[in-house]
Amino acid sequence: MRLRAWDLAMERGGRRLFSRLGFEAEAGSALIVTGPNGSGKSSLLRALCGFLPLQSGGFALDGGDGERTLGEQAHYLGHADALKGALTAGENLVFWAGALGGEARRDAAGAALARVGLAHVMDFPARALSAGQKRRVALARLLVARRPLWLLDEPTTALDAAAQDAFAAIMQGFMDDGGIVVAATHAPLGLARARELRIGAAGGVA
Ligand SMILES: Nc1ncnc2c1ncn2[C@@H]1O[C@H](COP(=O)(O)OP(=O)(O)OP(=O)(O)O)[C@@H](O)[C@H]1O
Repeated sequence: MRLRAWDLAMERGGRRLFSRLGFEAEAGSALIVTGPNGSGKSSLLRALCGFLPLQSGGFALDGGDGERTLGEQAHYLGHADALKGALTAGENLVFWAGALGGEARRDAAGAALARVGLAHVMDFPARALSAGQKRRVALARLLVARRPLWLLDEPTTALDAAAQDAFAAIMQGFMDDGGIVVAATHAPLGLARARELRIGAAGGVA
């Protein structure tokens, strides 16, 4: 499987963010999108999901499911944790598993929480969690349904050093399994087989 994008151009608010941007990411690899504030990293991820339009160019997941859009084959994790505060951490994950095509079961939610080191908050209301715990529950969403592409916007925000290391291991395991990670970040993610795509600078990688 391979993610391929060509000749991408994007505008927001009447301003050109980037043009003639191209890249490829093979199964088992990561593409780290870097660039200054406002350069269009989040916009690029949202365009890949189909949430925002491109002015030109296109993208494809070669070897993916031809019946589904790229957004339907990807997990998108934005800046917001997307948790319902009145539901428990476990209930949030059961909800997301159902919405994302995974198994909407309490034991699967518990297993995902355990992988982010939060088995003990299963029955806590999400609103009672700390910022870093909320982020880790949001990251556990990646684990409740299998999708071959992870589009991650600043995934390690609010994580302490140990949680960053644990999440790096989760991403590496996903890549070892053939997954593709595209992550916008200002912080190093500690991944092997990662290439950088810098925007706000000339060109792209291919
Ligand atoms: N809803 C919107 N309407 C118009 N312009 C927008 C909108 N949202 C974002 N922008 C603009 O698009 C540009 C790119 O924003 P984007 O969030 O993609 O940048 P970024 O590289 O992810 O930045 P950061 O590193 O600060 O997260 C910015 O100039 C921003 O002001």
